[in-house]
Amino acid sequence: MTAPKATILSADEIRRALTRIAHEIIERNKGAENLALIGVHTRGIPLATRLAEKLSELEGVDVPRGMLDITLYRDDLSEVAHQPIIRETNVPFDIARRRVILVDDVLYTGRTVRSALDALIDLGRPEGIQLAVLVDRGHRELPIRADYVGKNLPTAKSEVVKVKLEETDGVDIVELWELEDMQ
Ligand SMILES: O=P(O)(O)OC[C@H]1O[C@H](OP(=O)(O)OP(=O)(O)O)[C@H](O)[C@@H]1O
Ligand SMILES: O=c1cc[nH]c(=O)[nH]1
Repeated sequence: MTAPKATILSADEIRRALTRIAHEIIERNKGAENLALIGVHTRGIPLATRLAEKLSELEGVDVPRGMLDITLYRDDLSEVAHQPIIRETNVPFDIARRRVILVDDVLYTGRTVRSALDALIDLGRPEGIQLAVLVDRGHRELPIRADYVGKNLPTAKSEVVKVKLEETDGVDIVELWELEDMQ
């Protein structure tokens, strides 16, 4: 494995991007009441936790959090592993009548988000669903867009955006890699 081509976000820039997103969430929803944050495995979960902490600091509201594994909802499930690894889905509150903010690290083709929407709607009928991502790298294959974006990053398909977070990787950084350099 060689080195990344570029650092896209430093730890400070990740922190500032999440602070800005928290302000945008409050502005758009006129506060943080009645919201829920649901992180998509893997790194959407710590990002949802960090946003919940910021909303609590800013608004004094405890926003409920959940986690979603979308594996069984993938549109290519039959082509992935023979026995796919299913991770935990845990949404310990009723999503009905809440505005759910789905949180993920990278938005690319949009297929993960499409699966997440299916998974969420199986849990109930939220008042609305919004999407927050740390990086939108383009190349959508479905009509999906994010409501809150930390960084819009035009990329080539031969590149990979690698988000690393303290909670999962021991460090906060977003890097741009050439796919062939990662193999
Ligand atoms: O818009 P898409 O084309 O669906 O790509 C985005 C998804 O890809 C990555 O997840 P990955 O499947 O690598 O799983 P991981 O987060 O558990 O590593 C990323 O975390 C997003 O969830
Ligand atoms: O570049 C990409 C594409 C999908 N998911 C990622 O985490 N990075």
